[in-house]
Amino acid sequence: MFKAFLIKYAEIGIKGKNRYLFENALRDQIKYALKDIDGEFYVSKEQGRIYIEALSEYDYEETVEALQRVFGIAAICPVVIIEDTAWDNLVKEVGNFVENQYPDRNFTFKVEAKRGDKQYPIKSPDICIDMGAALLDRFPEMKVDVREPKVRINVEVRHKAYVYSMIIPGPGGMPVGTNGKAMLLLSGGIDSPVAGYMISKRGVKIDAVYFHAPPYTSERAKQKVVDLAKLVSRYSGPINLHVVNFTDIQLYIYEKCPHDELTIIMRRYMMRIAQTIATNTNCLGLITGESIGQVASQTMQSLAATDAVCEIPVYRPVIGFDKQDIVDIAEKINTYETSILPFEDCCTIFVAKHPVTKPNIGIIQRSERNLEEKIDELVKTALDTIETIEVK
Ligand SMILES: Nc1ncnc2c1ncn2[C@@H]1O[C@H](COP(=O)(O)OP(=O)(O)OP(=O)(O)O)[C@@H](O)[C@H]1O
Repeated sequence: MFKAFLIKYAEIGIKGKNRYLFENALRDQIKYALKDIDGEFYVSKEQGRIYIEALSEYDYEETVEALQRVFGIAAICPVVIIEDTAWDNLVKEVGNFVENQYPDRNFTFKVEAKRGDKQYPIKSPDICIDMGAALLDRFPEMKVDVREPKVRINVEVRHKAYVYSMIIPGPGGMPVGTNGKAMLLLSGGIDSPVAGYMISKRGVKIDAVYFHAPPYTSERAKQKVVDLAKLVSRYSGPINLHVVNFTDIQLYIYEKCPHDELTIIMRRYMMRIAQTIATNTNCLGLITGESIGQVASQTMQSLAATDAVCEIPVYRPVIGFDKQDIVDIAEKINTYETSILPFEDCCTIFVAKHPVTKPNIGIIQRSERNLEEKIDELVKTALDTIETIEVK
């Protein structure tokens, strides 16, 4: 069993002077991803590489799976570390590596070497040639093919040597936390958890806000959203989930505004409240799971009407996706089964039979004037009574 992994990074290698920030964020995310694995690990960074060493017994499959959720990782290479890099020892240990990893050695191979330690007396091309020859001596059944080898034996010589031949793809993207923070409007549906996953893949840390309307929406509906946040946090890292009690605002809108405008006016208040929480918590934008034309409230006109109340950008990562594309990602990240649990959402409870699908902002603003008497106070109460849950 491998006692260590070499981690190759994706785009972050090219970030110039800020590179250390990216490497540190990646190292932190790796530590976070490994925290629930049974086993002890030491994560270090060195010369454009991150290494993970197992300090105890651990579950290999579970560890690789956890690492495959860390954005910024391009490849995970289970590696054997050789402390003594003296040539004879290196030859012996690389041979042992091949013997242990490949009981059947009827394959073509190539040695690929990298000399990170420029003091090492043998240059990279010579390591390739001499190591290849030594392996052929020890295992005559193997054959060299430098163009299309079946097995590439990578040897990196730094102050220790590292040998690996397996390259497991990582998720790509950028380490969470390297591109600011945004506030996800997280409902219990399929789309918003996917939107949160996608934006965090670009390095954005996320917090979330959920609007519930007790007693019209149940504790179980709220728990479903907490569960979804937990599933997303396996990729995004910890999420502060702000639960806003929206009941009185919804009832007031229901009382004072035309019912065919309920959805859009309610959405505009959700955005206003989410924006206030976002700016109070240093978030640089809002994220929703909207996709053009998916439902009546997601026409270009409706999206414009909700955007009109926002002073910070609204990001909609799934805007151009078909439902099936979103479902495919939801299945991949394991949120789908939870999202389809049939609990009520506050948006579906106070909904008109025939909602406006192409709202005119002027008309909507006029209707909102009916709310002037009490709405500020109700919004303030909603903000003052937020329950914040740290989901991780
Ligand atoms: N109760 C809620 N709390 C927080 N955000 C919400 C809530 N309801 C809707 N949203 C936000 O508004 C977006 C659009 O909601 P809507 O109900 O129209 O669409 P949806 O296609 O069902 O989305 P989802 O599948 O994410 O629920 C959601 O993706 C989400 O970002």
